[in-house]
Amino acid sequence: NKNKFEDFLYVSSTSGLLKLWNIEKQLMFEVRGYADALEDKLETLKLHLKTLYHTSYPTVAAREKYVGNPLKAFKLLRRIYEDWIHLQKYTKLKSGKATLEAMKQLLEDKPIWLDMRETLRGISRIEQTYDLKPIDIAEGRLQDKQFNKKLSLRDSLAIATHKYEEGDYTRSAIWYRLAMNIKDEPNSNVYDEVIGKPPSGLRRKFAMSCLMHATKIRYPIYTHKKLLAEVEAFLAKTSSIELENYIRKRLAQGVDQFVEEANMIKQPTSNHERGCRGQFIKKTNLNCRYNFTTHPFLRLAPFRMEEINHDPYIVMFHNVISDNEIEEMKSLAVEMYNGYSGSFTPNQTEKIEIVAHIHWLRDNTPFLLRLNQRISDMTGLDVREFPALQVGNFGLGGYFKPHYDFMYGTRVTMDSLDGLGDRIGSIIFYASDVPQGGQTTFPEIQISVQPQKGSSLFWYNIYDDGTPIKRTLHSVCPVIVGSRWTLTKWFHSDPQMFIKPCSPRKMI
Ligand SMILES: O=C(O)CCC(=O)C(=O)O
Ligand SMILES: [Fe+2]
Repeated sequence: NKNKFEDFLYVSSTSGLLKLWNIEKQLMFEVRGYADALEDKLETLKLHLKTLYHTSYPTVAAREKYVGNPLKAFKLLRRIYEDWIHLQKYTKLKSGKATLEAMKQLLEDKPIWLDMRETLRGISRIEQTYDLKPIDIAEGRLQDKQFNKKLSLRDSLAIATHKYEEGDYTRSAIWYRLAMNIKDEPNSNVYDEVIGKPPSGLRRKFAMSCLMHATKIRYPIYTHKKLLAEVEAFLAKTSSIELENYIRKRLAQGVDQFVEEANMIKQPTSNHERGCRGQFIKKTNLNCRYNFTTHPFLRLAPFRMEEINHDPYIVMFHNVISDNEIEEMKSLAVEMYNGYSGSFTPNQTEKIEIVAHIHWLRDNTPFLLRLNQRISDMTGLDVREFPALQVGNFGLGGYFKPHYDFMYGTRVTMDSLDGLGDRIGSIIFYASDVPQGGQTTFPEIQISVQPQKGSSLFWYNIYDDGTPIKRTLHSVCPVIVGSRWTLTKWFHSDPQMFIKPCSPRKMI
Protein backbone atom coordinates (compact mmCIF):
# COMPACT_ATOMS: atom_id res chain seq x y z
CA ASN A 1 0.00 0.00 0.00
CA LYS A 2 2.06 2.87 -1.30
CA ASN A 3 -0.24 5.69 -0.34
CA LYS A 4 -0.34 4.83 3.29
CA PHE A 5 2.87 6.68 4.03
CA GLU A 6 2.92 9.01 1.08
CA ASP A 7 2.77 11.99 3.33
CA PHE A 8 3.29 10.68 6.83
CA LEU A 9 6.94 11.00 7.73
CA TYR A 10 8.37 8.82 10.46
CA VAL A 11 10.99 11.41 11.36
CA SER A 12 8.52 14.17 12.24
CA SER A 13 7.71 12.78 15.68
CA THR A 14 9.19 10.47 18.24
CA SER A 15 6.02 8.38 18.05
CA GLY A 16 6.68 8.02 14.29
CA LEU A 17 10.30 7.09 14.97
CA LEU A 18 9.11 4.47 17.44
CA LYS A 19 7.28 2.81 14.54
CA LEU A 20 10.60 2.59 12.71
CA TRP A 21 12.23 1.10 15.77
CA ASN A 22 9.57 -1.60 15.77
CA ILE A 23 10.00 -2.24 12.06
CA GLU A 24 13.73 -2.79 12.50
CA LYS A 25 13.12 -5.03 15.48
CA GLN A 26 10.82 -7.20 13.35
CA LEU A 27 13.26 -7.13 10.44
CA MET A 28 15.99 -8.39 12.73
CA PHE A 29 13.71 -11.13 13.99
CA GLU A 30 13.05 -12.23 10.40
CA VAL A 31 16.73 -12.16 9.43
CA ARG A 32 17.50 -14.27 12.46
CA GLY A 33 14.76 -16.68 11.32
CA TYR A 34 16.27 -16.72 7.86
CA ALA A 35 19.75 -17.41 9.23
CA ASP A 36 18.30 -20.23 11.35
CA ALA A 37 16.66 -21.74 8.28
CA LEU A 38 19.97 -21.56 6.40
CA GLU A 39 21.69 -23.19 9.35
CA ASP A 40 19.11 -26.02 9.40
CA LYS A 41 19.74 -26.70 5.75
CA LEU A 42 23.47 -26.66 6.27
CA GLU A 43 23.09 -29.09 9.14
CA THR A 44 20.90 -31.42 7.07
CA LEU A 45 23.38 -31.40 4.21
CA LYS A 46 26.25 -32.24 6.52
CA LEU A 47 24.29 -35.06 8.13
CA HIS A 48 23.39 -36.43 4.73
CA LEU A 49 27.06 -36.44 3.70
CA LYS A 50 27.84 -38.47 6.78
CA THR A 51 25.44 -41.23 5.70
CA LEU A 52 27.43 -41.81 2.52
CA TYR A 53 30.97 -42.93 3.40
CA HIS A 54 32.18 -43.81 6.80
CA THR A 55 35.71 -44.70 5.95
CA SER A 56 38.08 -43.10 3.55
CA TYR A 57 39.63 -45.32 0.94
CA PRO A 58 43.12 -43.87 0.46
CA THR A 59 44.57 -46.28 -2.10
CA VAL A 60 43.41 -47.48 -5.48
CA ALA A 61 43.58 -51.05 -4.18
CA ALA A 62 41.24 -50.19 -1.30
CA ARG A 63 38.77 -48.46 -3.63
CA GLU A 64 38.93 -51.40 -6.05
CA LYS A 65 38.08 -53.73 -3.20
CA TYR A 66 35.11 -51.49 -2.34
CA VAL A 67 33.60 -51.63 -5.80
CA GLY A 68 34.37 -55.35 -5.93
CA ASN A 69 31.70 -55.89 -3.31
CA PRO A 70 28.40 -56.35 -5.22
CA LEU A 71 26.26 -54.80 -2.51
CA LYS A 72 28.46 -51.74 -2.29
CA ALA A 73 28.68 -51.45 -6.08
CA PHE A 74 24.92 -51.81 -6.44
CA LYS A 75 24.26 -49.12 -3.84
CA LEU A 76 26.79 -46.81 -5.44
CA LEU A 77 25.24 -47.09 -8.85
CA ARG A 78 21.71 -46.77 -7.64
CA ARG A 79 22.58 -43.71 -5.56
CA ILE A 80 24.12 -41.87 -8.42
CA TYR A 81 21.38 -42.99 -10.79
CA GLU A 82 18.46 -42.11 -8.51
CA ASP A 83 19.41 -40.10 -5.43
CA TRP A 84 21.86 -37.43 -6.36
CA ILE A 85 19.51 -35.55 -8.59
CA HIS A 86 17.29 -35.06 -5.56
CA LEU A 87 20.15 -33.81 -3.49
CA GLN A 88 20.91 -31.34 -6.22
CA LYS A 89 17.28 -30.23 -6.11
CA TYR A 90 17.44 -29.94 -2.34
CA THR A 91 20.36 -27.50 -2.58
CA LYS A 92 18.25 -25.30 -4.79
CA LEU A 93 15.33 -25.15 -2.37
CA LYS A 94 14.85 -21.65 -0.94
CA SER A 95 15.38 -21.61 2.79
CA GLY A 96 13.32 -19.44 5.08
CA LYS A 97 10.81 -18.54 2.39
CA ALA A 98 8.32 -17.23 4.95
CA THR A 99 10.91 -15.01 6.60
CA LEU A 100 11.94 -13.57 3.24
CA GLU A 101 8.32 -12.81 2.46
CA ALA A 102 7.86 -11.19 5.86
CA MET A 103 10.94 -9.01 5.28
CA LYS A 104 9.56 -7.93 1.95
CA GLN A 105 6.27 -6.97 3.60
CA LEU A 106 8.02 -4.99 6.33
CA LEU A 107 10.10 -3.08 3.81
CA GLU A 108 6.96 -1.97 1.97
CA ASP A 109 6.56 0.48 4.84
CA LYS A 110 10.11 1.72 4.68
CA PRO A 111 10.68 5.47 4.86
CA ILE A 112 10.33 7.37 1.61
CA TRP A 113 12.94 9.76 0.24
CA LEU A 114 11.17 12.74 1.83
CA ASP A 115 11.64 11.09 5.20
CA MET A 116 15.36 10.64 4.54
CA ARG A 117 15.64 14.26 3.42
CA GLU A 118 13.81 15.55 6.50
CA THR A 119 16.12 13.46 8.67
CA LEU A 120 19.14 15.04 7.00
CA ARG A 121 17.56 18.47 7.41
CA GLY A 122 16.87 17.73 11.07
CA ILE A 123 20.51 16.86 11.70
CA SER A 124 21.63 19.93 9.75
CA ARG A 125 19.23 22.12 11.71
CA ILE A 126 20.68 20.92 14.99
CA GLU A 127 24.20 21.49 13.68
CA GLN A 128 23.46 24.99 12.46
CA THR A 129 21.10 26.32 15.11
CA TYR A 130 23.37 25.30 17.96
CA ASP A 131 26.57 25.94 16.01
CA LEU A 132 27.86 22.40 16.59
CA LYS A 133 31.06 21.19 14.95
CA PRO A 134 30.70 18.33 12.45
CA ILE A 135 33.52 16.44 14.16
CA ASP A 136 31.67 16.64 17.49
CA ILE A 137 28.47 15.33 15.94
CA ALA A 138 30.37 12.55 14.15
CA GLU A 139 32.02 11.51 17.40
CA GLY A 140 28.78 11.54 19.37
CA ARG A 141 29.18 14.86 21.24
CA LEU A 142 26.05 17.00 21.26
CA GLN A 143 26.70 20.24 23.12
CA ASP A 144 28.33 19.15 26.38
CA LYS A 145 27.03 15.58 26.33
CA GLN A 146 28.98 12.61 25.05
CA PHE A 147 26.85 9.78 23.70
CA ASN A 148 28.13 6.34 22.80
CA LYS A 149 27.12 6.57 19.16
CA LYS A 150 29.46 7.54 16.38
CA LEU A 151 28.59 8.33 12.79
CA SER A 152 29.89 5.85 10.23
CA LEU A 153 31.50 6.58 6.89
CA ARG A 154 28.13 6.12 5.16
CA ASP A 155 26.38 8.38 7.70
CA SER A 156 28.90 11.18 7.18
CA LEU A 157 28.78 10.73 3.45
CA ALA A 158 25.00 11.06 3.40
CA ILE A 159 25.26 14.31 5.36
CA ALA A 160 28.05 15.64 3.11
CA THR A 161 26.03 14.92 -0.03
CA HIS A 162 22.95 16.53 1.48
CA LYS A 163 24.89 19.70 2.33
CA TYR A 164 26.21 19.85 -1.21
CA GLU A 165 22.74 19.45 -2.66
CA GLU A 166 21.41 22.17 -0.35
CA GLY A 167 24.14 24.52 -1.54
CA ASP A 168 26.05 24.57 1.75
CA TYR A 169 29.44 23.86 0.19
CA THR A 170 31.43 24.89 3.24
CA ARG A 171 29.84 22.25 5.37
CA SER A 172 29.79 19.66 2.60
CA ALA A 173 33.57 20.14 2.28
CA ILE A 174 33.97 19.70 6.03
CA TRP A 175 31.75 16.59 6.08
CA TYR A 176 33.48 15.03 3.04
CA ARG A 177 36.82 15.68 4.71
CA LEU A 178 35.50 14.00 7.81
CA ALA A 179 34.23 11.01 5.82
CA MET A 180 37.66 10.68 4.15
CA ASN A 181 39.26 10.43 7.57
CA ILE A 182 37.04 7.60 8.75
CA LYS A 183 39.13 4.46 8.30
CA ASP A 184 39.22 1.00 9.83
CA GLU A 185 35.63 0.99 10.96
CA PRO A 186 34.77 -2.02 13.10
CA ASN A 187 33.14 -4.80 11.09
CA SER A 188 33.57 -2.85 7.88
CA ASN A 189 34.42 -6.08 6.00
CA VAL A 190 31.09 -7.66 6.89
CA TYR A 191 29.32 -4.42 6.14
CA ASP A 192 30.99 -4.06 2.73
CA GLU A 193 30.15 -7.66 1.83
CA VAL A 194 26.46 -7.40 2.75
CA ILE A 195 25.62 -3.78 1.95
CA GLY A 196 28.21 -3.17 -0.75
CA LYS A 197 31.28 -1.00 -0.83
CA PRO A 198 30.79 2.66 0.04
CA PRO A 199 30.71 4.92 -3.01
CA SER A 200 34.10 5.96 -4.33
CA GLY A 201 35.29 9.31 -5.62
CA LEU A 202 35.34 10.97 -2.21
CA ARG A 203 38.42 13.03 -3.03
CA ARG A 204 36.83 14.47 -6.11
CA LYS A 205 33.62 15.29 -4.25
CA PHE A 206 35.70 16.97 -1.56
CA ALA A 207 37.50 18.96 -4.25
CA MET A 208 34.21 20.01 -5.84
CA SER A 209 32.87 21.19 -2.49
CA CYS A 210 36.05 23.16 -1.81
CA LEU A 211 35.91 24.81 -5.20
CA MET A 212 32.20 25.63 -4.90
CA HIS A 213 32.84 27.00 -1.39
CA ALA A 214 35.69 29.21 -2.60
CA THR A 215 33.75 30.42 -5.64
CA LYS A 216 30.68 31.19 -3.57
CA ILE A 217 32.76 33.34 -1.25
CA ARG A 218 34.02 35.26 -4.26
CA TYR A 219 30.58 35.55 -5.85
CA PRO A 220 28.05 35.28 -3.01
CA ILE A 221 25.05 36.08 -5.21
CA TYR A 222 25.72 33.40 -7.84
CA THR A 223 23.15 30.63 -8.25
CA HIS A 224 24.19 27.00 -8.00
CA LYS A 225 24.19 26.80 -11.79
CA LYS A 226 26.51 29.76 -12.22
CA LEU A 227 28.83 28.54 -9.49
CA LEU A 228 28.98 25.14 -11.12
CA ALA A 229 29.77 26.66 -14.52
CA GLU A 230 32.58 28.67 -12.96
CA VAL A 231 34.01 25.61 -11.18
CA GLU A 232 33.74 23.41 -14.26
CA ALA A 233 35.53 26.00 -16.36
CA PHE A 234 38.29 26.00 -13.76
CA LEU A 235 38.47 22.20 -13.69
CA ALA A 236 38.70 22.06 -17.49
CA LYS A 237 42.00 23.90 -17.42
CA THR A 238 43.37 22.06 -14.40
CA SER A 239 45.46 18.91 -14.77
CA SER A 240 44.84 15.95 -12.50
CA ILE A 241 48.21 16.53 -10.83
CA GLU A 242 47.29 20.15 -10.11
CA LEU A 243 43.94 19.06 -8.74
CA GLU A 244 45.58 16.49 -6.49
CA ASN A 245 47.92 19.20 -5.20
CA TYR A 246 44.96 21.45 -4.53
CA ILE A 247 43.20 18.67 -2.57
CA ARG A 248 46.33 18.05 -0.50
CA LYS A 249 46.68 21.73 0.26
CA ARG A 250 43.03 21.99 1.28
CA LEU A 251 43.25 18.91 3.50
CA ALA A 252 46.35 20.30 5.20
CA GLN A 253 44.57 23.55 6.04
CA GLY A 254 42.09 21.95 8.41
CA VAL A 255 38.48 22.90 8.99
CA ASP A 256 38.98 26.18 10.85
CA GLN A 257 40.11 27.73 7.62
CA PHE A 258 36.81 26.79 5.95
CA VAL A 259 34.80 28.24 8.79
CA GLU A 260 36.83 31.43 8.81
CA GLU A 261 36.32 31.87 5.07
CA ALA A 262 32.61 31.12 5.30
CA ASN A 263 32.21 33.67 8.09
CA MET A 264 32.98 36.38 5.55
CA ILE A 265 29.60 35.89 3.88
CA LYS A 266 27.68 34.47 6.81
CA GLN A 267 24.28 35.80 7.85
CA PRO A 268 24.36 37.33 11.31
CA THR A 269 23.15 35.08 14.11
CA SER A 270 19.38 35.50 14.52
CA ASN A 271 17.69 36.08 17.85
CA HIS A 272 15.97 32.74 17.46
CA GLU A 273 19.40 31.08 17.23
CA ARG A 274 20.77 33.13 20.10
CA GLY A 275 17.81 32.09 22.22
CA CYS A 276 18.33 28.44 21.36
CA ARG A 277 22.02 28.71 22.27
CA GLY A 278 21.12 30.08 25.68
CA GLN A 279 22.54 33.51 24.96
CA PHE A 280 19.62 35.61 26.23
CA ILE A 281 20.19 37.45 29.48
CA LYS A 282 17.98 36.30 32.31
CA LYS A 283 15.32 38.83 33.39
CA THR A 284 15.35 39.77 37.04
CA ASN A 285 12.29 41.97 37.62
CA LEU A 286 9.91 39.02 37.67
CA ASN A 287 7.97 37.32 40.42
CA CYS A 288 6.54 34.00 41.39
CA ARG A 289 3.15 34.02 42.98
CA TYR A 290 0.09 31.94 43.59
CA ASN A 291 -2.95 32.52 41.47
CA PHE A 292 -5.91 32.62 43.88
CA THR A 293 -8.09 34.91 41.90
CA THR A 294 -9.28 33.77 38.48
CA HIS A 295 -11.74 31.28 39.97
CA PRO A 296 -13.17 30.92 43.50
CA PHE A 297 -11.98 27.31 43.65
CA LEU A 298 -8.42 28.56 43.46
CA ARG A 299 -8.55 29.95 46.99
CA LEU A 300 -8.38 26.31 48.07
CA ALA A 301 -5.89 25.05 45.49
CA PRO A 302 -3.92 27.88 43.98
CA PHE A 303 -1.70 27.48 40.93
CA ARG A 304 1.95 28.28 41.29
CA MET A 305 2.55 30.98 38.71
CA GLU A 306 5.88 32.29 37.52
CA GLU A 307 6.05 35.50 35.58
CA ILE A 308 8.15 35.16 32.48
CA ASN A 309 7.59 38.60 30.99
CA HIS A 310 5.49 41.70 31.69
CA ASP A 311 4.80 43.12 28.26
CA PRO A 312 3.59 41.06 26.56
CA TYR A 313 2.34 39.23 29.59
CA ILE A 314 3.72 35.68 29.70
CA VAL A 315 3.38 33.35 32.66
CA MET A 316 4.36 29.83 33.43
CA PHE A 317 2.12 27.65 35.59
CA HIS A 318 3.81 24.83 37.44
CA ASN A 319 2.44 21.33 38.13
CA VAL A 320 -0.75 21.77 36.14
CA ILE A 321 -0.84 18.42 34.34
CA SER A 322 0.09 15.17 36.07
CA ASP A 323 2.14 12.27 34.73
CA ASN A 324 -0.99 10.11 34.75
CA GLU A 325 -2.90 12.71 32.77
CA ILE A 326 -0.05 12.87 30.28
CA GLU A 327 -0.20 9.11 29.80
CA GLU A 328 -3.96 9.41 29.35
CA MET A 329 -3.41 12.15 26.77
CA LYS A 330 -0.98 9.96 24.81
CA SER A 331 -3.38 7.03 24.85
CA LEU A 332 -6.07 9.29 23.38
CA ALA A 333 -3.74 10.55 20.66
CA VAL A 334 -2.42 7.31 19.21
CA GLU A 335 -3.17 8.24 15.64
CA MET A 336 -1.18 11.28 14.69
CA TYR A 337 -1.09 13.42 11.57
CA ASN A 338 1.30 15.88 10.04
CA GLY A 339 1.43 19.21 11.75
CA TYR A 340 2.46 21.93 9.36
CA SER A 341 4.25 25.17 9.97
CA GLY A 342 2.07 28.05 8.99
CA SER A 343 3.89 31.29 8.65
CA PHE A 344 1.01 33.68 9.12
CA THR A 345 2.59 36.63 7.42
CA PRO A 346 0.62 38.21 4.56
CA ASN A 347 3.07 37.82 1.70
CA GLN A 348 4.74 34.67 2.78
CA THR A 349 6.94 32.95 0.25
CA GLU A 350 8.37 30.33 2.56
CA LYS A 351 7.47 26.72 2.04
CA ILE A 352 5.14 25.11 4.54
CA GLU A 353 6.98 22.38 6.44
CA ILE A 354 5.96 19.38 8.44
CA VAL A 355 7.21 20.35 11.87
CA ALA A 356 5.65 17.76 14.15
CA HIS A 357 2.85 15.26 14.40
CA ILE A 358 -0.38 16.39 15.93
CA HIS A 359 -3.69 15.01 17.08
CA TRP A 360 -6.79 17.07 17.79
CA LEU A 361 -8.63 15.87 20.87
CA ARG A 362 -12.24 16.70 20.06
CA ASP A 363 -14.27 13.99 21.79
CA ASN A 364 -15.91 14.88 25.05
CA THR A 365 -13.69 12.61 27.13
CA PRO A 366 -13.26 13.08 30.87
CA PHE A 367 -9.70 14.13 30.06
CA LEU A 368 -10.84 16.94 27.77
CA LEU A 369 -13.43 18.18 30.23
CA ARG A 370 -10.97 18.11 33.10
CA LEU A 371 -8.23 19.92 31.20
CA ASN A 372 -10.58 22.57 29.84
CA GLN A 373 -11.90 23.22 33.34
CA ARG A 374 -8.34 23.63 34.56
CA ILE A 375 -7.45 25.96 31.67
CA SER A 376 -10.45 28.14 32.51
CA ASP A 377 -9.48 28.16 36.17
CA MET A 378 -5.93 29.10 35.34
CA THR A 379 -6.62 31.82 32.82
CA GLY A 380 -10.11 33.01 33.62
CA LEU A 381 -10.98 32.56 29.95
CA ASP A 382 -14.00 30.81 28.50
CA VAL A 383 -13.19 27.73 26.45
CA ARG A 384 -16.66 26.20 26.14
CA GLU A 385 -17.23 27.26 22.54
CA PHE A 386 -14.04 25.60 21.37
CA PRO A 387 -13.22 22.69 23.63
CA ALA A 388 -10.70 20.94 21.32
CA LEU A 389 -7.09 20.58 22.43
CA GLN A 390 -4.13 19.85 20.22
CA VAL A 391 -1.53 17.22 21.12
CA GLY A 392 1.87 17.76 19.55
CA ASN A 393 4.87 15.45 19.33
CA PHE A 394 8.12 16.62 17.76
CA GLY A 395 10.67 14.49 15.91
CA LEU A 396 14.36 14.59 15.01
CA GLY A 397 15.44 18.24 15.00
CA GLY A 398 11.73 19.16 15.23
CA TYR A 399 11.21 22.89 15.55
CA PHE A 400 8.92 25.77 14.71
CA LYS A 401 10.12 28.88 12.93
CA PRO A 402 9.35 32.28 14.45
CA HIS A 403 5.64 33.01 13.93
CA TYR A 404 2.63 34.73 15.47
CA ASP A 405 -0.39 32.87 16.76
CA PHE A 406 -2.73 35.71 15.78
CA MET A 407 -4.02 35.94 12.23
CA TYR A 408 -4.74 39.65 12.25
CA GLY A 409 -4.74 41.19 8.79
CA THR A 410 -3.37 38.15 7.04
CA ARG A 411 -4.33 35.84 4.22
CA VAL A 412 -5.97 33.54 6.74
CA THR A 413 -9.74 33.65 6.58
CA MET A 414 -12.21 33.62 9.43
CA ASP A 415 -13.02 30.01 8.50
CA SER A 416 -9.71 28.83 9.83
CA LEU A 417 -10.50 30.59 13.09
CA ASP A 418 -13.57 28.40 13.54
CA GLY A 419 -15.69 31.52 13.26
CA LEU A 420 -14.73 32.48 16.79
CA GLY A 421 -12.48 35.43 16.14
CA ASP A 422 -8.75 35.80 16.37
CA ARG A 423 -6.48 33.88 18.71
CA ILE A 424 -6.12 36.31 21.58
CA GLY A 425 -4.10 33.97 23.75
CA SER A 426 -2.14 30.73 23.66
CA ILE A 427 -1.40 28.08 26.24
CA ILE A 428 1.15 25.31 25.84
CA PHE A 429 1.31 22.47 28.33
CA TYR A 430 4.67 20.75 28.37
CA ALA A 431 3.95 17.03 28.48
CA SER A 432 7.61 16.01 28.65
CA ASP A 433 10.97 17.29 29.74
CA VAL A 434 13.32 17.95 26.87
CA PRO A 435 16.89 17.26 28.00
CA GLN A 436 18.51 19.26 25.18
CA GLY A 437 16.97 21.86 22.86
CA GLY A 438 13.24 22.30 22.26
CA GLN A 439 12.84 25.62 24.08
CA THR A 440 9.91 27.90 23.34
CA THR A 441 11.66 31.11 22.37
CA PHE A 442 10.45 34.69 21.96
CA PRO A 443 13.06 36.34 19.73
CA GLU A 444 11.72 39.90 20.03
CA ILE A 445 11.71 40.05 23.79
CA GLN A 446 14.66 37.68 24.09
CA ILE A 447 13.09 35.03 26.25
CA SER A 448 13.67 31.33 26.03
CA VAL A 449 11.71 28.77 28.05
CA GLN A 450 12.91 25.22 28.58
CA PRO A 451 9.98 22.76 28.64
CA GLN A 452 9.32 21.29 32.07
CA LYS A 453 7.05 18.28 32.25
CA GLY A 454 3.78 19.28 33.93
CA SER A 455 4.18 23.04 33.43
CA SER A 456 2.44 25.31 30.99
CA LEU A 457 3.15 28.60 29.29
CA PHE A 458 0.40 31.16 28.73
CA TRP A 459 0.43 34.49 26.97
CA TYR A 460 -1.83 37.02 25.28
CA ASN A 461 -1.34 37.62 21.57
CA ILE A 462 -3.66 40.59 21.25
CA TYR A 463 -4.35 43.71 23.31
CA ASP A 464 -7.87 44.34 24.58
CA ASP A 465 -8.52 46.83 21.80
CA GLY A 466 -7.77 44.15 19.21
CA THR A 467 -4.27 45.24 18.22
CA PRO A 468 -1.94 42.30 17.75
CA ILE A 469 1.14 42.17 19.94
CA LYS A 470 4.04 41.79 17.53
CA ARG A 471 6.38 41.08 20.38
CA THR A 472 4.68 37.70 20.88
CA LEU A 473 6.67 36.39 17.93
CA HIS A 474 7.75 32.96 19.08
CA SER A 475 9.46 29.82 17.88
CA VAL A 476 10.46 26.35 19.00
CA CYS A 477 14.17 25.51 19.02
CA PRO A 478 15.13 22.26 17.28
CA VAL A 479 14.91 19.35 19.67
CA ILE A 480 18.43 18.00 20.13
CA VAL A 481 17.77 15.15 22.54
CA GLY A 482 14.44 13.99 23.86
CA SER A 483 10.83 13.46 22.96
CA ARG A 484 8.92 16.72 23.01
CA TRP A 485 5.20 16.41 23.80
CA THR A 486 2.86 19.37 24.09
CA LEU A 487 -0.79 20.08 24.60
CA THR A 488 -1.93 23.36 23.10
CA LYS A 489 -4.98 25.55 23.16
CA TRP A 490 -5.59 28.83 21.40
CA PHE A 491 -8.15 31.17 22.91
CA HIS A 492 -10.43 32.86 20.45
CA SER A 493 -11.61 36.39 21.02
CA ASP A 494 -15.38 36.18 20.63
CA PRO A 495 -16.17 33.84 23.55
CA GLN A 496 -14.24 36.19 25.87
CA MET A 497 -16.21 39.28 24.97
CA PHE A 498 -17.58 39.86 28.45
CA ILE A 499 -15.08 38.14 30.67
CA LYS A 500 -11.57 38.76 29.52
CA PRO A 501 -9.64 40.36 32.35
CA CYS A 502 -8.52 43.75 31.17
CA SER A 503 -4.82 43.99 30.75
CA PRO A 504 -3.82 47.58 30.11
CA ARG A 505 -2.82 48.47 26.60
CA LYS A 506 0.75 49.56 26.65
CA MET A 507 2.46 51.56 23.99
CA ILE A 508 5.67 50.10 22.65
O1 LIG B 1 5.33 23.97 21.21
C1 LIG B 1 5.58 25.15 21.49
O2 LIG B 1 6.37 25.45 22.39
C2 LIG B 1 4.95 26.24 20.71
C3 LIG B 1 4.18 25.75 19.54
C4 LIG B 1 3.56 26.89 18.79
O3 LIG B 1 4.05 27.95 18.78
C5 LIG B 1 2.32 26.69 18.03
O4 LIG B 1 1.87 25.54 17.90
O5 LIG B 1 1.75 27.69 17.58
FE1 LIG C 1 2.65 29.43 18.08
